[in-house]
Amino acid sequence: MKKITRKKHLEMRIQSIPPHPKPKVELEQYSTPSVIASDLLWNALSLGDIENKDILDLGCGCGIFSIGSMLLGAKSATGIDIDNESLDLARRSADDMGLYNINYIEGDVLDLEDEFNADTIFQNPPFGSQKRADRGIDLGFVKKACDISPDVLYSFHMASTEEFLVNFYQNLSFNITHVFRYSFPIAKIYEFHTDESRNVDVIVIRATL
Ligand SMILES: C[S@@+](CC[C@H](N)C(=O)[O-])C[C@H]1O[C@@H](n2cnc3c(N)ncnc32)[C@H](O)[C@@H]1O
Repeated sequence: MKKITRKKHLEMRIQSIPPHPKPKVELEQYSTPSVIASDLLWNALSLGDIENKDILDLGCGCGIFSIGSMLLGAKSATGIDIDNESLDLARRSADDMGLYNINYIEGDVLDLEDEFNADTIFQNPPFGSQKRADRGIDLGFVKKACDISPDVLYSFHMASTEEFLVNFYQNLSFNITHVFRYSFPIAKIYEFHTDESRNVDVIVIRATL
């Protein structure tokens, strides 16, 4: 496979990954836009977190981070999602790109046993903003990532929670090295959305253990 040497090329490749056609509101199935995913992956590549690394994509959805990582020379990639339909879509996109060695597994990230090994974890978890009961589910993903003990974690969060998160990560012995900021467009995919699309300020924390 031809090596990708420019961020724009990566963006063009991962643009072809179709988002979930019928996103489920309770699972917050917002797909990361290719412009954001390619920027984050490119930063991760330049920090040495992808090439020849074992990647874990938690809440992988349609697979943008696992597929993008393999396109950039990861050694292996595993994607985990609770939604089988998303996993089928991810498998199809990976196959279409000739990436047959990504392992897509159905499972609840919060219930994962610690048998997974990873050098680098990417996760864009639900933020728990849809249901009161799910508030803080992103923190559950961070705790699980900590149990898996990767070298590096990239995790999406609402920018408004940054101050709280700094302490939360520190208490888990994570060392925050970078905070990437994005304006994340959320299209009108659910009945209760009144605008066609709105932008939400998100941060991606890069943390090492
Ligand atoms: C915001 S979407 C992100 C999808 C994809 N990673 C991306 O960035 O485009 C959150 C994903 O987490 C999945 N998810 C929600 N709760 C989960 C859980 N408890 N365990 C595993 N996956 C979960 C959803 O099905 C959805 O695919």
